[in-house]
Amino acid sequence: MDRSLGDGRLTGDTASVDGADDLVSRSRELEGVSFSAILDGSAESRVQWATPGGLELVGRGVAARFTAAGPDRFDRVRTQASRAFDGLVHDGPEAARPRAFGGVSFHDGHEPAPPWTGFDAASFVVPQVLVARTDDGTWLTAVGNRSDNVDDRLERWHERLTALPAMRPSGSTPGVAATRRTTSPATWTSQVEAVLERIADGRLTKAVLAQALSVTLEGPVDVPATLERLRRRYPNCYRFLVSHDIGGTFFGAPPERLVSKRGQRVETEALAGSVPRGETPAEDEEYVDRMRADEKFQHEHGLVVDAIRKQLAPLARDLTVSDQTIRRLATIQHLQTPIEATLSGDRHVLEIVEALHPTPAVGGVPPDVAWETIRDTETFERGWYASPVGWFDADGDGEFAVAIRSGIAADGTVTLFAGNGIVGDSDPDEEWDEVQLKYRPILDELQ
Ligand SMILES: C=C(O[C@@H]1C=C(C(=O)O)C=C[C@H]1O)C(=O)O
Repeated sequence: MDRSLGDGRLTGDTASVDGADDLVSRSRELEGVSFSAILDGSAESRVQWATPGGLELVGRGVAARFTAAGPDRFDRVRTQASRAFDGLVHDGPEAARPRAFGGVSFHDGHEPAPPWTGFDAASFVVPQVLVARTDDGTWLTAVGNRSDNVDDRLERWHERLTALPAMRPSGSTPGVAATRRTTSPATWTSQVEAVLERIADGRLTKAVLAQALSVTLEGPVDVPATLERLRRRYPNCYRFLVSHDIGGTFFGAPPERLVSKRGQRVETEALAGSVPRGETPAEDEEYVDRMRADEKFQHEHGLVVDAIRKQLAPLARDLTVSDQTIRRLATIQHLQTPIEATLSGDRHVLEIVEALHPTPAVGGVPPDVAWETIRDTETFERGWYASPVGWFDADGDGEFAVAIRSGIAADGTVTLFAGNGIVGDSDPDEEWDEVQLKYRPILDELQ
């Protein structure tokens, strides 16, 4: 048995799970309990995932872990996962089944360094304890190896959770002592101009440039409570939290779905083009009308639709691009185009994630020149910002968001990230203003 560490860590590519080590899981129903006990305290691995549709999952501990780096990171995670999930026996409803939660870094060459300590180029965990709030009720699931006492774990956590009050307090904000930008307005202007030069040369069509804002807090930040407040203000966004046993807590409220896959059905979207909210409904509409009629916005958005179509087509039997709509959030409005496909065969959601990431909503066109431009221009490490974050299950189904409107909390600081698409006729000042809007969801909740 070369499955080594007591915490369920699989030993890289040599991992194997023999009969005695197959994963088992058991569920039991819970009456409305607070998620907080699962997420509070300790240095254990913790995850949270919530969709605009109402599915909420929180987990802690590590029943299995899959990590990889380099260009074949998706394949390697898939291989490790299929070994671990192969013999899985789940005693409980489908809604409460074990899942692997995690994500990948923006680029496969990523090396974890502060603030990204603990965040590998690809890293997923199957939590030992999972609470799922679904249309079919709220379920507690305990997961472990056959040699673990999963029943015992289930009963312990059931007692612990049912003894607590049902409501999670949304808490007070930590307060902001100071902020520091990675990119001054003057630097931003020259960065955008450098991108525009490459576009004028004909080497590049679009690149998404981003910046970071390091926020020093006055007090400790309660990330789950911050996400709870974000739920109220941004009910139609995803919410996620990923925290490993070392390093910080990566979290966010992204509006953008990278992919959801169930069987052969896949849903994704193009989300690109941003304007502010107005003071009144009429002003909201004015912004939207301007964005809809504007060639620059349509070009920028169209590039994302075309790229997704092109990236998905080889995997799909049919593909439907719906009409363009508006995604209206509390502080910003985007152009959105829903895209659906039926896959041509059995595929793992990670294959779709790999095919799509990065879309030109966060990368650019052509992708390799865009990445080279981003790397040459940006003055911070993207880490897991703008990357796929989500979950997959034993069948290879799952859902991933694009980790934007996100930040990483570590050592009394939250580092926030925000970017915007640059195309031929982009104006550095307008792009600056749009980027600042994208810090707001989390920044507002820290102040
Ligand atoms: C890159 C970000 O957002 C992306 C870029 C957008 C744009 O260029 O208009 C809009 C939505 C997102 O796809 C971000 O929020 O950091």
